[in-house]
Amino acid sequence: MRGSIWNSISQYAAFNTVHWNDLVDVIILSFLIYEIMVWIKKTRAWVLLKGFAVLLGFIFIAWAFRLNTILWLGKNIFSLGITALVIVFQPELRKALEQLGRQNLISSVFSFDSSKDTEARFSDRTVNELVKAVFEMAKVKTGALIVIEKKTPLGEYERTGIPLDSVLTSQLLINIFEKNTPLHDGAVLVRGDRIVSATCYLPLSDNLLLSKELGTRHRAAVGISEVTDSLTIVVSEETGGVSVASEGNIRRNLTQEELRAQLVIVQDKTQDTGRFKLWKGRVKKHEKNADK
Ligand SMILES: Nc1ncnc2c1ncn2[C@@H]1O[C@H](COP(=O)(O)OP(=O)(O)OP(=O)(O)O)[C@@H](O)[C@H]1O
Repeated sequence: MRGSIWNSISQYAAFNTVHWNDLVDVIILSFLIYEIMVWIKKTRAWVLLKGFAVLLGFIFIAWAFRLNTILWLGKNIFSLGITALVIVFQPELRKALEQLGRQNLISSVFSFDSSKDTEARFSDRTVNELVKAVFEMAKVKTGALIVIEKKTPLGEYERTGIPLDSVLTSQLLINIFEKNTPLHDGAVLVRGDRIVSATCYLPLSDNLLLSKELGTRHRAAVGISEVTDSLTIVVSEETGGVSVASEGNIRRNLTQEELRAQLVIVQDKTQDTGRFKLWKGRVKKHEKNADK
């Protein structure tokens, strides 16, 4: 008897031994659940979750009072629920997957862009021109929306506008956003030292946590920063305030120095990674050999 109890205890203890991989499991799961909760809170999934809770409550009451027809209906709705969720949340799921794909780890491992690895993204001159134009527009409350491309290609948004492909100068930017001119509406896209297109249409953010004061220009800036790694500068037509959107967040009322500091980070003069320099170097060498 004593032996069998001891056996069951030791079996139970063996089953319950915590290994390091269990800890990793719990940490990863906690992180994922936290991220999903933040995601739910930020998107319209929050409203849906509340609706779902009401429906669950209703089904619980039906179960308690044995209301069989309602229970049968509830069971069938839930079996269709997963498919319905995927359809309803297709845009949010797409955004979430795109964000995952933009994580530094993945993009650095799968980066095939060997052309920009040792140069800054754009010149100091472009930084100066951008800061100058933005604050001149802010002074006279000219609304502006300028998206700066980083690693994620913005071709999809570029195509919604009018192609320019011009060297970026403060005069050109000020001219583009001048009210009542053909190019002033929408966003300007910047790649390197050039303005690639104007009047571009950007996706609007549906983040419920954004300030109600922010209109569509600011929502568009946050929207593009949710689906790409770009940095977007906004000049408010209403207040003349300068904001910067990146990674789904917006920083408002920046000073000239703060904007310059942000641009210098994007400029990334130190672009390069020791490990991939080697790998990319090999590709270049290979290309050279092929050219011979
Ligand atoms: N999806 C979009 N993509 C690109 N530009 C957009 C988009 N939506 C709005 N805009 C630009 O924003 C302008 C409207 O700005 P609106 O006044 O609604 O925004 P706001 O955030 O309140 O900015 P402001 O403080 O300048 O008034 C439009 O004329 C257009 O140029």
